[in-house]
Amino acid sequence: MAGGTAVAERPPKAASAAPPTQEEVAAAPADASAGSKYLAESLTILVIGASGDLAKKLTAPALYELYQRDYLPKQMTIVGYARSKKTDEELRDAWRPVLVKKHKGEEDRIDAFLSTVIYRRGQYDSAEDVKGVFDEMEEREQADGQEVANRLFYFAVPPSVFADIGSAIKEGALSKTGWNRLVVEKPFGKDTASFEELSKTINGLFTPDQTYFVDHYLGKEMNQNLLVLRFANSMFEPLWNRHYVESVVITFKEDIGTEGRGGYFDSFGIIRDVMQNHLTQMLALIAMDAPVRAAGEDFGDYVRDEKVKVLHAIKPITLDKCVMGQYAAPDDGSMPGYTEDDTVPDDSVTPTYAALVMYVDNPRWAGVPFVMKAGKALDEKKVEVRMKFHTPAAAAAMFPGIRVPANELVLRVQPNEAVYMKTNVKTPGLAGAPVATELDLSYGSRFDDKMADSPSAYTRLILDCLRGKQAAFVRDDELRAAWKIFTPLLHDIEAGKKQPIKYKAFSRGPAEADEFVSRFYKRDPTYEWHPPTQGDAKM
Ligand SMILES: NC(=O)C1=CN([C@@H]2O[C@H](COP(=O)(O)OP(=O)(O)OC[C@H]3O[C@@H](n4cnc5c(N)ncnc54)[C@H](OP(=O)(O)O)[C@@H]3O)[C@@H](O)[C@H]2O)C=CC1
Ligand SMILES: O=C1O[C@H](COP(=O)(O)O)[C@@H](O)[C@H](O)[C@H]1O
Repeated sequence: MAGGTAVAERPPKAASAAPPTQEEVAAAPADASAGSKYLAESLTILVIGASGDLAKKLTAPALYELYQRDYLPKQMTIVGYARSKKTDEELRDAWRPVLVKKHKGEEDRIDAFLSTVIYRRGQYDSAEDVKGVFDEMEEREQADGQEVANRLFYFAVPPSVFADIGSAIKEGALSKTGWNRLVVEKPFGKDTASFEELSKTINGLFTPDQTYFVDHYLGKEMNQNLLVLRFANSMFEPLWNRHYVESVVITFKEDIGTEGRGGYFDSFGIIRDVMQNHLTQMLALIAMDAPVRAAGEDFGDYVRDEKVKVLHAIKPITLDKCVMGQYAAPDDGSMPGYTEDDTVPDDSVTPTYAALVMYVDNPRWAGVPFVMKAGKALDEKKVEVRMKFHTPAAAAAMFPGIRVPANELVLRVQPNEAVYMKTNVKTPGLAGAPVATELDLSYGSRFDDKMADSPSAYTRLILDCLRGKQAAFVRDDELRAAWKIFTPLLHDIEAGKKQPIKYKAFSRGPAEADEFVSRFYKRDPTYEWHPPTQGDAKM
């Protein structure tokens, strides 16, 4: 997966932090430039749905970050495509502020990037419109004198138009001299049946090696780090199983509500929005066995083969393994409750919070609860994985009458990426009791130079797509297996068999959820984190 990419594929950093120039990459021997051949070829990127929010807020910034780092070929055109009437300049004006806000002081470079962007209007179901754009692109490509023209089609549109635009592309836009790749955004269906329909449509038009299903959580630094952490260290893997691990908790917390997306969110709910996809992908990376290879040309399928085995080992979640919540306005009235949003029906029972537990029934994990918690409008913004270890068998005999805290390995995905291991040491001084402290790797302080300008998840993923690396994209069979786990639960919820419990916005969520989680994971109430200070360093 792309974690492997970071190790094996990124340009060497020894002499300078800058990536090689396009000329250097093109001139490098074939093995050194593996995956970067596209830099010496011509590229057209068609952003379908260019007038929308996703294109503006996520796709355009990611493309800019690739441009800024010299990861896009010189002979390149980005074509924004949508139904609305717009000039090239109007699209550039719509995209510019987002780029300028994030990259202050780079106005000239942003303008140079935007000069590669044009806008073409067309219908999504019109092969003729799409062909018109690519006739024009072909002329550009030929004028460039390039023999190989690659094409990336970025679907920043709702799935209802995938079939139309997919057929139109197939009929009128495919390159005959280079590769054609499709980046497809979620939602990938709403349950098993609707996913099968989508899958049939896409597979009927494009081959699996042309299709890149994005789950942007797979592009996040800490998730990409998971394979390296697990398999490039000798100390974790022997402990990574039911004999040492008591529970795993995967937490997603947002401190904002649905913020104008109530219409979309209400027909999905938190389980579909983040659990069935982002958190399940994280679970698969945590629970999977070692892939045959985690870097190199063909590692993508080895990683995905292992992930899908984990998903197949999880039984569908039942209602009794789940607590749901829906946020109400906070006491200070600083935001409306979920159902007070104009775009949400007053009687909506869509969950904005859920806590659930599942088990991976295989020899490595049998009996270990994997808890997922996710919610909007909670007390903080945080995504983390917490692996709690069993208390050592000898602790009770060796430290009679003294509570020995359990070890925990925490991977904080965001904000402020960190990996820390709660570890017991003797209380310094004359006392002897074990005290929980942490072996702490905070990315912000250890990698300050790299983290300050860290590329977005989308930037990493689009680069993988350009390089033909699919490991950090979700495969069809993974999506199918993930839907199998969640579909019965979602259908039961929709049939009204369980209702969400109201919780106050900016709280921890329903108290019942904490009670439910505490059956599988008990936190250490005595642990206190002391951020490192000068004084600590002197001790
Ligand atoms: N490198 C770094 O930056 C480090 C930072 N720290 C910080 O120290 C603090 C404590 O760390 P840590 O012990 O790992 O995490 P917490 O004590 O915050 O959380 C431990 C677990 O207990 C749950 N929990 C927290 N409060 C309650 C509650 N009132 N009732 C029930 N469950 C609760 C949490 O769930 P939930 O997430 O839902 O609240 C989480 O699963 C955190 O803020 C952490 O970020 C610690 C070590 C290193
Ligand atoms: O896919 C989604 O993810 C975002 C959270 O992404 P992040 O990168 O900001 O952590 C979530 O807010 C949104 O509801 C969901 O659709």
